[in-house]
Amino acid sequence: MRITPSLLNADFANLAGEAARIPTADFLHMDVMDNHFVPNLTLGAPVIEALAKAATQPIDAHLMIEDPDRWAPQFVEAGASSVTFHVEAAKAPVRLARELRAQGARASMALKPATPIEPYEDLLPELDMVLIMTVEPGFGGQRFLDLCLPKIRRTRALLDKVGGDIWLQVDGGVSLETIERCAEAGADTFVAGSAVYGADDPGAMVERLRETAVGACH
Ligand SMILES: O=C(CO)[C@H](O)[C@H](O)COP(=O)(O)O
Ligand SMILES: [Fe+2]
Repeated sequence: MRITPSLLNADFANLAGEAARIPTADFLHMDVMDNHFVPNLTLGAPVIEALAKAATQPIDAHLMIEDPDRWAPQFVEAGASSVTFHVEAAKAPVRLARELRAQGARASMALKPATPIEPYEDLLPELDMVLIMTVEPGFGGQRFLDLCLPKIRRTRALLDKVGGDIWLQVDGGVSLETIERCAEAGADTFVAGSAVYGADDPGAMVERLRETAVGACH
């Protein structure tokens, strides 16, 4: 069970300090938005590069951008260990996943809530992680969409069929209240933004989320 907090609701003026508050986070989830793929604009490769140098945790870049085929490799060069592109935006997802892996990063594919997993079954062996969005991408602090749970289950079944060690990440509205449902459905990697940075002690919240997810699988 991996906890990969989103820094979307952290203090952008002090990202290194915010990362230091969650020392046991498995990755720092950085939400890159371009104001085209989603109606919001956040940060790009230079910010990832600065944080990668300043933080101890590896970086998980979630690219909510058009034309990831062109831009995603820059995020590996900037120091991201894992790069997630949206399949709705990618022109050649297999080629892109291979390029990211060839650069030495983990390659990951994200699906918006209304995008089914089944058409992409053949792509799964090319990936290190699948990200199922449990809110419409674009903003933190939204309500978890329970309607995504069956897709998490179906993705888990497909990943088990493919074998190997492909992680299944959920992102959007994940909290102490919703993480058990995600873990029971088969997720093993959890993004939480407002739940972590809205807590008095973000580091303790990371551990509580992890314990709750682990508890759901026993
Ligand atoms: O990708 C995202 C939004 O598009 C964020 O990672 C996500 O929303 C995290 O924030 P929260 O836990 O508050 O929902
Ligand atoms: Fe995200």
